[in-house]
Amino acid sequence: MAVGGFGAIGKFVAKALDDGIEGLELVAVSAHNVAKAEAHIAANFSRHYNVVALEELAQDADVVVECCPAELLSNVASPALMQGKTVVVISVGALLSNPHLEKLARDYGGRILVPSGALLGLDAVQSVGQGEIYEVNMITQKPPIGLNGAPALVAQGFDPAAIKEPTKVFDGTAEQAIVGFPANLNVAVALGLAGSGVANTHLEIWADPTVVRNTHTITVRSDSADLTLKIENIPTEDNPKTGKITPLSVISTLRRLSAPVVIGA
Ligand SMILES: NC(=O)C1=CN([C@@H]2O[C@H](COP(=O)(O)OP(=O)(O)OC[C@H]3O[C@@H](n4cnc5c(N)ncnc54)[C@H](O)[C@@H]3O)[C@@H](O)[C@H]2O)C=CC1
Ligand SMILES: O=C([O-])CC(=O)C(=O)O
Repeated sequence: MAVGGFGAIGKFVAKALDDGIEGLELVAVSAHNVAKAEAHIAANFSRHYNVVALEELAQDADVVVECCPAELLSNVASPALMQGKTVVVISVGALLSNPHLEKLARDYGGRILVPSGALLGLDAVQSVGQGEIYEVNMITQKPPIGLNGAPALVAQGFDPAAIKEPTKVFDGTAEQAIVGFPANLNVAVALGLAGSGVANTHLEIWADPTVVRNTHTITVRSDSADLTLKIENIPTEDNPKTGKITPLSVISTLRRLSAPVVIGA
């Protein structure tokens, strides 16, 4: 196992592997600030792990977990897939701008696994997608600070402190949203890929000073079941954009790799 990116998600996942997950052994991590990561490992982990470049993670690992900024997805995933390895992708939004990764997985026998991340119900969405889905709608409410830095809002001079009442900042498809909100709406892309496609997944984003949690409310209408799904994510201390459930979802995916009984999906 190797973990690429040592931020809110990567540090948590690496520590869980260090603490012990049956059948899995951490061999390396990757971090932007190598000295800081080495100091963190020395102070908090049970033993030393090599801190290597993103491109080198797959060398000694069968499974590579990507937890880095979206624009670095291919740096982690391409070498791993070309060695026929499994990549757990958390920057799922970046799969849209990196279609070559699915081709690499096919050509070299690698696999791309996308955890549920900060979302819920992808199992049921995939199930109803085996029949006919009529409509998928998602409403995201985030504390304004959780949208800070989104390119679509930076372009409009967005100031989170100036938002005093719930304000709709986006209305469109998941496919359109990930361009302007690459670090905020992975969940919408995951929903689209699980269901009727990112171009057919309608999304509203609200900067909402009345919420303290990243809240996603989803409705799906289909020929087998109608779904109403809601999740209220407590942000991580390290990164207000990222819900605490996200690294837990990665750990759940990793446990399922070798579990004798797999529930759901
Ligand atoms: N699928 C989902 O539901 C969710 C996905 N995400 C996505 O997961 C990804 C990671 O999120 P966080 O851990 O919260 O971000 P973060 O910003 O806390 O961590 C990313 C880490 O990657 C490191 N990094 C930057 N350049 C690097 C390089 N060249 N080599 C190695 N490491 C490098 C950064 O220093 C940072 O520590 C983001 O793309 C985020 O948008 C976040 C939340 C939910
Ligand atoms: O944590 C959340 O609620 C969702 C999130 O950041 C993302 O989709 O990237």
